[in-house]
Amino acid sequence: MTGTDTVAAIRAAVAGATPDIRAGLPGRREQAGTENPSGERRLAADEYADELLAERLGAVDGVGTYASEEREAVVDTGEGYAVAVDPLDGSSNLKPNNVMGTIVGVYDADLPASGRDLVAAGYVLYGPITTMAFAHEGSVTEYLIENGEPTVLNGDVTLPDDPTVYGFGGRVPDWPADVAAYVDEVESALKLRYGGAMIGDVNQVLTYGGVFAYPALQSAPEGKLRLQFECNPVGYVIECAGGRSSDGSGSVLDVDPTALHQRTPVYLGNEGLIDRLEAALD
Ligand SMILES: O=P(O)(O)OC[C@H]1O[C@](O)(COP(=O)(O)O)[C@@H](O)[C@@H]1O
Ligand SMILES: [Mg+2]
Ligand SMILES: [Mg+2]
Repeated sequence: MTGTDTVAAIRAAVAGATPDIRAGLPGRREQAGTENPSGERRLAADEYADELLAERLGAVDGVGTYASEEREAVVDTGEGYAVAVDPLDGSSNLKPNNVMGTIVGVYDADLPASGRDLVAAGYVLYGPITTMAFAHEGSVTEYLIENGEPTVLNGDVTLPDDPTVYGFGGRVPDWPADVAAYVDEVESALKLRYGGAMIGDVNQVLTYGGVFAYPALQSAPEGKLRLQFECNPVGYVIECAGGRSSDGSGSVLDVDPTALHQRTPVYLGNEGLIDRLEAALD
């Protein structure tokens, strides 16, 4: 099996798991009574999606490691790529029935790995319909998923040149002054769109152009989102779609990997908006 075949099998396994993930949600909206390695309370749905993806992705030929935001340590599944997953992104949106996602990064290196070791990455968006954006070999394809089967909606997704939306996480009074000043500046041209699931908010940026951030906070200088499971894979998708990712000073893909569950501030979007952001944070 070539690397490209393995990537295709991973993409198919994630798409194939989506009907089961969706079907498992209604009965799993309650707290699991446990915390993930980042110290956040899990829902039963977080545990369910993690178990399901561990089983499906661990069975793919050419996947050697499964890692997830919901597990302390990596799981050895054989020889091959390391797959890092956020099984349910934005699971606090389950209670109010808002959008959520699943994120997958495919690294050709032991974890924790650099974003430069990604060979592919993608995410599923559980909205009114189920879609997937998947980046491989420098381009991004958007799929519609029905009954676990992906069909291509757009074979070459790129960020529109004329951006219109922005969404920043964290409490506004907790933003550092330079982040707040940047938002003041861009909000004269952009509309606020913030739904509380990274994938929902990033997919609006991919669709309409703009900027998404979960910034450094005064109370949490590393922000909230995790490098291996969230920032690297989604940064890779945005970069392959012609946009930029940043941790505030350079591409998120260049952040030094030091721990499996490390966090980093993340800024994603159109090149011009991320250039201005980095200048504002200097
Ligand atoms: O509620 P906040 O602080 O705005 O945080 C929202 C952020 O947290 C997350 O929900 C974290 O992801 P998980 O749900 O996978 O832990 C992101 O999807 C989202 O961008
Ligand atoms: Mg997440
Ligand atoms: Mg999650």
